[in-house]
Amino acid sequence: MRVVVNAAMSADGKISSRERTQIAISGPEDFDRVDELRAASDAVMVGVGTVLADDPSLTLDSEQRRTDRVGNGDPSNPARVIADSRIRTPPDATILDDAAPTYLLVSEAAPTDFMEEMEDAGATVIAAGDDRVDLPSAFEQLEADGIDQLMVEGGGELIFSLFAADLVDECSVFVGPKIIGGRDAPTLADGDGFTEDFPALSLKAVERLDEGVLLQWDVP
Ligand SMILES: NC(=O)C1=CN([C@@H]2O[C@H](COP(=O)(O)OP(=O)(O)OC[C@H]3O[C@@H](n4cnc5c(N)ncnc54)[C@H](O)[C@@H]3O)[C@@H](O)[C@H]2O)C=CC1
Ligand SMILES: Nc1nc(O)c(N)c(N[C@@H]2O[C@H](COP(=O)(O)O)[C@@H](O)[C@H]2O)n1
Repeated sequence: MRVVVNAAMSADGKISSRERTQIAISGPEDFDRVDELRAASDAVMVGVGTVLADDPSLTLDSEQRRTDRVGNGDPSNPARVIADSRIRTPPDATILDDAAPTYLLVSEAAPTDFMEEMEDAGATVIAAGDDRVDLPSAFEQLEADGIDQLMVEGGGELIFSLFAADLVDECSVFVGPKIIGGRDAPTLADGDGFTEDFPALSLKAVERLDEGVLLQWDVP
C-alpha cells in the first residue's frame, strides 16, 4: 500500500492553533490539489484528534471528480479511515455519514459496546494493537480490503506515528502565508519526536501555489 501524507502548515510550521480549531491555511489552488489527491486515493485517513477538532467529511468537493471515479468503476468518494484506539469518535460525526465507507481502526482496549455502536453507525471496525492502534497490522488489513493508495491528512500525532513506523512513502506540505505561533500548537509531526535516526526525505518538487509553496518529498 502506498501511503501519502498531505497537510498544510503555517510559515512557522503549525497545522492549527493552540485552540486546535480548524484553520484555513491552504488557498483555493491548494484545496483543489487536495481534492485531486483525494480523488486519486482509495481512502483518506485522519486521527481521532482531527475528527474531534474539525468534524471533517473527507469527501470530494468536485462533482466532476466523483463522476470520473464512478466511470472508472470506483465508488464516488474514497473510503474514510480513522485511527481511534479507544473509540472517541462521536456516533453523529460527519465522517460516519453514508457518503463513503468508513473504517475505524481501534485497539483491543476499545470497549466492546462502543465497537458495536460504531458498526451500527455503519463503520467497519478493525482491531489491531493492545492499547494503541498497531498501524502496520491495521494497514495490512486495509490493503487486503483493496486499499492500495492511502492519503493521510493528519493530524500531528498520527503523522509522527506513521513516520516512526516507517510507513510513509510520500509527504506533501503546503506552507501558507500565516504565522500561528504557540508552543502548544500542533505541528506536522508531534508525538514524542525523534532524537536520533531522523527520517530522511528526498525533495521531489517545489511549486508556488496561492500565496504559499507546495513542497513534495519522497520518503526513501
Ligand atoms: N492543517 C492541516 O493540514 C491539518 C490540521 N489538522 C489539525 O490537527 C489537529 C489534530 O491533530 P492531533 O491532535 O495531533 O490528533 P490526530 O488527528 O493526529 O489524532 C491523534 C489520535 O489518534 C489516535 N491514535 C490511534 N492510534 C494512533 C497511533 N498509532 N498513533 C497516533 N495516534 C493514534 C489517538 O487517540 C490519538 O490521540 C487539529 O487541530 C486539526 O485541526 C489536522 C489535519 C490536517
Ligand atoms: N490541506 C489542508 N489545508 C488546510 O488549510 C486545512 N485546514 C486542512 N485541513 C484538513 O482538511 C480536513 C477537512 O476536510 P473536509 O473539508 O471536511 O472534507 C480537516 O479535517 C483536515 O484534515 N487541510
